This record gives sequence, C-alpha cells and structure tokens, in this order.
Amino acid sequence: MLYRQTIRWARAAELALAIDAGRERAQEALDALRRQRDDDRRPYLCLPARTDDLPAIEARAEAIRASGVGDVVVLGTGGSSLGTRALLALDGPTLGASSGLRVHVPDNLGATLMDAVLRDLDPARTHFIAVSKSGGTAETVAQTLTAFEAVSAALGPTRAAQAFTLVSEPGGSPLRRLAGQWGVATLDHDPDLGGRYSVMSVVGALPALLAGFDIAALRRGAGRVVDQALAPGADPAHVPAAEAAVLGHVAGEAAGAAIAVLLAYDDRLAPFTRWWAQLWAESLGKRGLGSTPVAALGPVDQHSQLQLYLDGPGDKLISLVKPVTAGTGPRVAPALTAGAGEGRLDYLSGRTIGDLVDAEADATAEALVRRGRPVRVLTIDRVDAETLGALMMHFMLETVITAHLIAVDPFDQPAVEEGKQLTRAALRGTGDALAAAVPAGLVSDLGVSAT
Ligand SMILES: O=P(O)(O)OC[C@H]1O[C@](O)(CO)[C@@H](O)[C@@H]1O
Repeated sequence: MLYRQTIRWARAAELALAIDAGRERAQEALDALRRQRDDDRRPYLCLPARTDDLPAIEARAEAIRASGVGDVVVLGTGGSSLGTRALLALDGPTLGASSGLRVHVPDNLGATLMDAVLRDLDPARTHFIAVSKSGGTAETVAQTLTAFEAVSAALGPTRAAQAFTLVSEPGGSPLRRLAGQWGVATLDHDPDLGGRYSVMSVVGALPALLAGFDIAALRRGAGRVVDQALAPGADPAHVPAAEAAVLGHVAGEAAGAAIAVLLAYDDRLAPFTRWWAQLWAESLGKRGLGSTPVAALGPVDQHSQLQLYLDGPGDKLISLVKPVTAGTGPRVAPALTAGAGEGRLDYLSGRTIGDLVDAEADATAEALVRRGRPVRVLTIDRVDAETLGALMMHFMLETVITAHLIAVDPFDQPAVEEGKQLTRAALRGTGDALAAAVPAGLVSDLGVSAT
C-alpha cells in the first residue's frame, strides 16, 4: 500500500445527495483526464510512464558531477523550486547528503540570503541550476544575474558559463537569450507543463538526480495513482483523489469550508505541504472561488494551530498525512519514567517517539471528528520517493478534479501578473503605477520610529 485515504464527517449522511451529484461530476472529470492522458495532451499525466527524457537529464547531471563541484544551488521560485525542495527534503536536514553533493534550494528571494549564498559557497566548486519555465520571473532572473556576475568576477566568464545550467522553455525569454550569449548549457522545460505540475520533469529530476534521489521511484508511485484513477470504468467513489475532491467541494458549498489544511506528521513532508499549497492556491483561486490552503506540521502545530481547528470557525477541511511510525525511534526507558511520580508518565513508559507521534495523529483526527469537522487521513507506510510520487500525483488529480467541480481552469494564474507589472514599474522608476494603485483604498498608513 502506498497510501490509504479515510474520510470522516458527521454530516456526510445528511449531504448524501450533494455527494452523489459531486461524484457524477467527478466521473466526467476522470473521463476527460483519461482522454487527455491517452491522447498525450497533458504532460503531467504522462510523465510517470516516461523514461525517454531521463538519459539527457542524467547526462547533464553526470557532466555537473564530473566538473568536481561539491555544492549545487537551484535558482528558481514557486513551481520551479517548491517541488524540488519537497523531493530533496526526504533526505532529512542535509539536502543531498546521500550523494555527497550538497544541493541548496534558496527558493525565497532575499538580499541577506543571496548574500550568504554568494559569500559562503566556493565559486570554483559550485554549480548553479537556474529553473524558470517562462525565463522571465524577476526573482529567478535577479538570482541568476547576481550569481553569474559573482562567479564571472572570481573565475572569468568562460568558467562561469560552465558553472551554470538553465532549465527553461524554448523561445526568446530574457534568461534564454542570456544563456545563449553566455554559452550556458540549457535544457528545455516543456511549454505545455505548468510549473506547479512540473516536479517530475527535468525541473525536479535534474537536482534530484544530483542529490541521489530516486526519480524512477517517484514516477513509479505517481504512475500507480494515475493508473488506478484513470482505469477504464473507475468509479469516482473508489478513486481517492476524486472522492476527496467531492468531499472538499461539498464541504465548501454546504458547510462553508473555505480553508483546506494539510497537516503532515513528519518534518520531511513539510516542504511537500508547501508545494501542495501553491498547487492548490494557484490552480483553484479564481473568480472568487477556491479554498485557502494552510500548510501545517504535526505534532508541533497541535501546540499552535489545533485550538483554532477544534474550536474556531468551522470553515476548514482538515487533511492529515500520517506515516505509520509506531515502534520507531528512541524508546523512553521505564526506569526513568518511574522517577516522575506515581503513574504520571506511565503512558510514556517503554514507548517510542514514533508511538507518541502515531497516537497524537490518531487522537487529533478523532478530536476533530468529535467536533464535527470534516477530516481526511492519508496514512502512508513509508516516507520515501515512491510514496511521495503517489501523494504528489494524488494531489495534482484532486486539484484538477476540484477545478472541474468549480469550473475554473487549473492551469493558469492570470491574477499574479498585475503585481509583477507593478514591481517592474516601481523598479523602472515609473512608480506612478503604484502610487495610482494605492490611495484609492488606503485606510491607514502609520509607523513607529525608534530613536
Ligand atoms: O518558472 P517560472 O516561469 O519562473 O515561474 C515561477 C512561478 O511564478 C508563477 O508564474 C507565479 O508568479 C508560478 O505560477 C510559477 O510557478
């Protein structure tokens, strides 16, 4: 078993008609997805079964390894980096530790962070992979230009060019043109593959291969989910992604569940929840529709968010990702618990850390159900590449099926363009655009000065 999905909601029986109607619509979505996969129209559905693209990616990875570097920095943001982080996080806190290469993904642009990257890494032993589907995202362009300048200054432009790889769609974008002028090796990003659906392509595969991550296992797990969901005659009630999309839709419509929480009980899955948040938000947040994703981590968020989930507004669908951890990790010595006083720590005596986390996840789900919250638990046997591939494909399908249910296009993100235009205008000094945009709704503009 890669994962098992359990959905519990006290109101499900009362909403049976709406759920049945949702399943009928989900059936349409599954039929459409099957046709798209069979006609090779949606690359994210076909990637799991592909192997023909891997030799070129492996060859580039080998060339980077052969150049003798010790560090690899992935420059990119959003769909060009969040998935990569999610893959590499399976290795634990030290990215790429299993391959001997350290792979860094500073996906959030920041002056201090970029200063640190350029100051702390040896330009002669570092390779930069710039990933941008459009080749024009300001953050990634700025990262790439500052990094290229720093390496050129240290080693000269010829060696700097060898220290870079660009992954971007073909065309005349800024990064594509610069890479051509500099002589930087470039791999094509499939123009038909949206960034937030691209993790299994060269986007995630190149850094992942360098980090020793098993990309074939990732695709295998994803492939098993696609095959099950799109099997001819598959009943949406037996397809986890479809069933979850229906529940989420009904919970949104009938119970006002406008927030979707993904609470993962393993640190290694925290970046996965951030990848999911982009997938969910950008794919569904359109025309006043969609639900707000919250990426959460257990058990720590039990001690910060859970009060709200249990006792705040009933506007959330809460999904737990629960690795089976019972019996794993360090064990609490009975001899030590005895010293805490009669019976006070008996529940921990002889138990492992994994026992505690496992019990906490179950208890959290139960407490939420008792409060009448809609709860879905995704139980996984292992936190590994194959399971992650299955979960990622599950959520891509759940997102696209939800998009069908609310009638939005899951593959565009038109609204973010305005902020990008305003940023460019501000930097060009034509900030009038910003000035004109703000005063209309300005409510308050205060500050506090420290002397
Ligand atoms: O890969 P690109 O084109 O640099 O885009 C990065 C991210 O920016 C967005 O376009 C949003 O601004 C995302 O959809 C995308 O994943």
